[in-house]
Amino acid sequence: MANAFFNVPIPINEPVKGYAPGSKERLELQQQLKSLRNLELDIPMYIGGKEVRTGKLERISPPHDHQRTIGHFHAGDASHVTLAIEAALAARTAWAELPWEHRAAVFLKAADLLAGPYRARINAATMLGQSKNAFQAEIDAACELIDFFRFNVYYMQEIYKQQPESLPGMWNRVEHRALEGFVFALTPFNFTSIAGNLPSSAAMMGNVIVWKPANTQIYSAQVLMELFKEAGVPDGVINLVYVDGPTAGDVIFSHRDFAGIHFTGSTGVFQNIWKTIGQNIHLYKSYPRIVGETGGKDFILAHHSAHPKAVAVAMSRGAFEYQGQKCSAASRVYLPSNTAEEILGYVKEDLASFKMGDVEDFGNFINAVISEASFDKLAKYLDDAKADPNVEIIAGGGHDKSKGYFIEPTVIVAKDPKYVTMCEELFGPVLTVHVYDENEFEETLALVDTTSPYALTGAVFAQDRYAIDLASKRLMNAAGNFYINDKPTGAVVGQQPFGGARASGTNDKAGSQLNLIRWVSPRAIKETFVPVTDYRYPFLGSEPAEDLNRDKGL
Ligand SMILES: NC(=O)c1ccc[n+]([C@@H]2O[C@H](COP(=O)([O-])OP(=O)(O)OC[C@H]3O[C@@H](n4cnc5c(N)ncnc54)[C@H](O)[C@@H]3O)[C@@H](O)[C@H]2O)c1
Ligand SMILES: N[C@@H](CCC=O)C(=O)O
Repeated sequence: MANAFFNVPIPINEPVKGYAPGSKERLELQQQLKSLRNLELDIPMYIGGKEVRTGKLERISPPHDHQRTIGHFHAGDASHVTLAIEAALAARTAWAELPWEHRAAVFLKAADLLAGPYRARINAATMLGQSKNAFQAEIDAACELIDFFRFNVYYMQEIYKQQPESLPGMWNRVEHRALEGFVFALTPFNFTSIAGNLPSSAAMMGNVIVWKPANTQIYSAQVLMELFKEAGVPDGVINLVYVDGPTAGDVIFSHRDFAGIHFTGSTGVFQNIWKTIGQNIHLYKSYPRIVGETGGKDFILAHHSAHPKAVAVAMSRGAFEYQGQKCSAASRVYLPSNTAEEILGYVKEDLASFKMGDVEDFGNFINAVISEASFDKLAKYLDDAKADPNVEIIAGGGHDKSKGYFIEPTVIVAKDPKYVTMCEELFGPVLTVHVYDENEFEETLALVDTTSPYALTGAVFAQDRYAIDLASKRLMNAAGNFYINDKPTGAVVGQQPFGGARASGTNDKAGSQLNLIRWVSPRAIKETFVPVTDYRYPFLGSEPAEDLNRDKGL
């Protein structure tokens, strides 16, 4: 066997393709969409490398065309969760003991496959299954996930490199063990990249995984699973099951080998999971790692010195891209009285130009919201707002689920800064605006800070540097991702590590060293070359002083 210290390639963010009319990437993507058009995929679970079909079929349809069937998945039950845990534990030793450069190579290969032969496929699946337009699919399912793979491999190497000091006569080392058990990856519908990153980041560090995606993301999850297999993730290392959340939770959170959860989703679900883990803490072999990124009520605050057009564009893109279904989406805005009318005028012009409809028409900026449940919830907020004399809907407000789950991009102006849609996460294309007295910037900072329990993303717009400084200080804890003169969405791996605090999560920053460090259990090793042979201190007369230096810490 030959030995060497390896350096992984320096990661560079994957360039975003433009999908302009006539471009190669657009033709490839259209081809994929066309070839999927007449298919009804039969989607199995993947346990221990085997495809598992239960015959209990659940229909998958595009949110923008709910009468059309694009596939069925085989639903599992508690027994499949147990099988997935067993398969993961059986794969654990070989995977954890594989030299790290092989794990790195597997995920670097996954990145290259995704950047090449899988790109059109994952984008098409994300467009159809989750109703994303081509550009939104590209930045998520292709580019962000490629970046997660490549940057995480680099961060893994950086973690392994960090070593302690050694005094003469000894060699101190730290090695990073995989967690002793299995990790549960519980993933949301809205980002294919997050669905791919939560199992793969923990797996990269040597862990074995039981992965349960949201039902509404299974169509693209299957493509990810095929990608993992082709990249060389061994059987049993990542196991994909389709069961309802509480059923999975019952089995997983009472298992002795449960070693950690990597979660992204809503705050309520995460808080219940944390409670259950707390109640069961005596059952586990080790204290489980709990990592969860959850909801947000993300803000834009404009100062009276802000550039009106820049604020307006941040609102139009930050609130409505992917129908406002980004955890980072702007959903409450505070505008100063001097420029509010001008800003809202630009926003109304933007919204009037948005086209809404099927993802296969590349002219549509807006598509459908994810499900009927989400549609019904959003429609109720809009109908309540229409009936409320204290608020005004200045754009949108309509909804129609006859063909797809379409909610018009909507702007509500609320006099009361604590109006319900200023406070609660709606997760849809609804933006609420409060106009404040331009002379009350400081008071408004306090309002922004205290209106919601979340602290995920937020943006401040100002030309006045003192205002920027004041906002940065007063909103220190109001956002884990804080933007100055930019929209609060669109964090890029390696550039703006992503995650929020307060009710928005544990802020372990996906796509960073901070996150990967949660998936290892370090072992410190001290090796003494010539052990001391007498217990006595020097003042007792026999041990030479230099021997004791080695054991300064006793
Ligand atoms: N902070 C972030 O980085 C981030 C990123 C993306 C999404 N989100 C948040 O995710 C939410 C939207 O995603 P979603 O609708 O898929 O979230 P969700 O909480 O409904 O679902 C997330 C996952 O949990 C499962 N689940 C649901 N109920 C469960 C239960 N009772 N027990 C166990 N598992 C259960 C789901 O099936 C899914 O796999 C929003 O709140 C959004 O803000 C946060
Ligand atoms: N990281 C994404 C949001 C992920 C949550 O849905 C952004 O920064 O817009």
